[in-house]
Amino acid sequence: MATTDAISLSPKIKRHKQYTLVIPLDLHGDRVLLGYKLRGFGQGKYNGYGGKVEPNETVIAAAVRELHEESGLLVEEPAMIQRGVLLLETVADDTSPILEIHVFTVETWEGTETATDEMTPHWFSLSKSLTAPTKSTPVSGSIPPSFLSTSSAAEAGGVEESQPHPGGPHDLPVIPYFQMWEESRVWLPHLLRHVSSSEEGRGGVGGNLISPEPSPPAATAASDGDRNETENKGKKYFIHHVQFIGGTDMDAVDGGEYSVWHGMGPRRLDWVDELPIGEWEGRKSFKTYP
Ligand SMILES: Nc1nc2c([nH]c(=O)n2[C@H]2C[C@H](O)[C@@H](COP(=O)(O)OP(=O)(O)OP(=O)(O)O)O2)c(=O)[nH]1
Repeated sequence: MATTDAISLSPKIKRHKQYTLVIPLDLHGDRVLLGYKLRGFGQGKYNGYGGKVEPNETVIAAAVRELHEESGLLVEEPAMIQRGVLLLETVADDTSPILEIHVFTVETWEGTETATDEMTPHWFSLSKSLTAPTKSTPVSGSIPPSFLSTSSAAEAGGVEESQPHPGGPHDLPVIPYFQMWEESRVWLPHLLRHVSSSEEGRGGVGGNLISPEPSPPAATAASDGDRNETENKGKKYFIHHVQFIGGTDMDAVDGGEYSVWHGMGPRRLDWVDELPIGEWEGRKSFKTYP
């Protein structure tokens, strides 16, 4: 259920440009893998793994391909767990397409996360990253080299055998939300809470490593489009529609200052049973799964 109504869809038909974004989760180890982008668009930010969907490629095939190219992790298509869609729109520019970014998690894979010339892999604590960051949230300005995950995790067959951080998963840092794309601070904590609470119900997630679902601070909850989380229990997918009013301020990322929110305008986060088809503007919407 959406609770932010400030957003209204543009009456114009806009093209959608499709991307994928995959977040590997080691639930038993209470860990989330993100890549630090070394070059190109998004350089200097942490993000999941993904890229453009090529012509004549399905979204899931693209997700599998990009994850492998950028992280070395290999998954079969059925292991991709579809979680939701980001719709990122630059309202000031009628000609630029809406970015339609399909978000997946994976929980099993083959291979070991490796650094590529595009991304370096970093593990973060899942249970410590469930709360939306606020001004007072400590910022991980730089990630200590000890958290650089260059080897160690899974040899073919899984992550259980890995011992990448001798002090255990609780030594891992909080996700550095202020070094990510700004809208990630809204949807990613929601997604992690969603995964954690559903896994907890099944007795999973690191053998009770996940603490009870935290309430986001009031100021954040009131503005992130999803105040009423209990009403969304059981819904499978999220849709996060964001209208950027000034473009992304790439220069504001460093230091985690609040000014990094600059550019993000009205936004709305819905949890839904099914991803709708044709409800959003654009010719291609959500329907390129096999
Ligand atoms: N969370 C979030 N993710 C974004 C935003 N913009 C954006 O491109 N991404 C994601 C989508 C993709 O996963 C990734 C960008 O992919 P990319 O430009 O590297 O695509 P690619 O690998 O096909 O590109 P290339 O190497 O061929 O140049 O970043 C954003 O504003 N927020």
